[in-house]
Amino acid sequence: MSITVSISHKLGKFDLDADFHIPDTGITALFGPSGSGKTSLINIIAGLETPRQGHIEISDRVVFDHRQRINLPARKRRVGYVFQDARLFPHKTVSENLYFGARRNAQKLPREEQSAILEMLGILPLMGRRPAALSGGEKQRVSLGRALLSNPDILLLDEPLSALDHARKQEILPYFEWLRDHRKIPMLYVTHAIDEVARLADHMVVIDQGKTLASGSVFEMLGRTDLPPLAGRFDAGTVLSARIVSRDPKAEVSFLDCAGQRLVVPYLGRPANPNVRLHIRARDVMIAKTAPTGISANNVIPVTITKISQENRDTVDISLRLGHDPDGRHQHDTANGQPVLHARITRWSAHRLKLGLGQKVFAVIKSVTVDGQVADQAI
Ligand SMILES: Nc1ncnc2c1ncn2[C@@H]1O[C@H](COP(=O)(O)OP(=O)(O)OP(=O)(O)O)[C@@H](O)[C@H]1O
Repeated sequence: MSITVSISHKLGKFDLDADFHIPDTGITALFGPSGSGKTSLINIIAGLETPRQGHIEISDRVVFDHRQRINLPARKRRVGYVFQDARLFPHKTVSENLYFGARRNAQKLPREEQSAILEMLGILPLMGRRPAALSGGEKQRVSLGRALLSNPDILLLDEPLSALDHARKQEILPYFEWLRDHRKIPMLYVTHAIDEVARLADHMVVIDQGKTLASGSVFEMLGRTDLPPLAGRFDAGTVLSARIVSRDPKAEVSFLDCAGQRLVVPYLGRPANPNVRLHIRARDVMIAKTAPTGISANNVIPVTITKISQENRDTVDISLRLGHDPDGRHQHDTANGQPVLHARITRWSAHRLKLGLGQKVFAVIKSVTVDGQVADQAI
């Protein structure tokens, strides 16, 4: 069960050519700048728009193939769609909105699963209200509930948080995390917000000017500052998995383990899940040839340089594998599955420090975002 998309289409003067494959679980971010073709692409997957040619498979079912003249209508594709604006029927109650799609669906979700979803989304107290009496965040929760109750094979989410303010976004994000971690449904999540990608996504498809440029794990893709939509972005960098190992409430810090390296971040309380995600922006990583002392940054990590690439005239991107290679050998960026940190420094600094492949240096991390909370080093 997975999703394969290989299509080409023309919208006025805009050419769309997409070719990618997404796994059957977890969240795949469809990431690209405004006007790159993200909405058109998910409309095509949903069956709301017909491409000129190509092939689309959802969970091993061919839903579109121009050669075989297959083009299933939207209602038969088993796709749940959450739009930027919730698009609820204004004259229907929350309950009627929720069951509108579910009622028509032959493959109904078992009743206990329906209840679990409504409970998880906190919708039960809202059932009798009409959309006009809901907040933006509540509307999006109902929209998400409606999509899930239709028992889809895939959930398509078109910038579901873009119409919400920061507080409402924080209210909704945990629901997506719950879906990602507890329900085995693949999600294609359209966004141009790197922080949402870093927090939620397992995989990433990068699109620019109507072309899908690359796809892969979010850990690998966010480090690809060579891809135009990510290049030059100050927030491009690294996503790492870490585990909270201890906390010191008096000093108001938490200690994390990341691939054997210890990281210190501001106090994280006692989350239900000790596994967290870190997003470290390339611009927030400095490089030192010897371990610096007497500095405010708490996180100084031994790393080995695995790649140096010129980003533009003034800056270079440096890939750093966590830890010092015992034998000093330099390996390439894939780093045998070992986490890689990315630093963006000036070309002058790289030249001055005489940085080279395989060198053992120290990464000084100025700021870490832990699952959406900025854990600045100024603590
Ligand atoms: N029906 C149409 N006719 C002609 N051009 C279209 C049509 N629909 C979309 N386009 C063009 O296709 C391009 C891609 O639009 P699309 O809405 O898919 O981009 P997007 O990545 O979702 O953008 P945003 O992030 O701003 O929502 C744009 O240049 C848009 O103007």
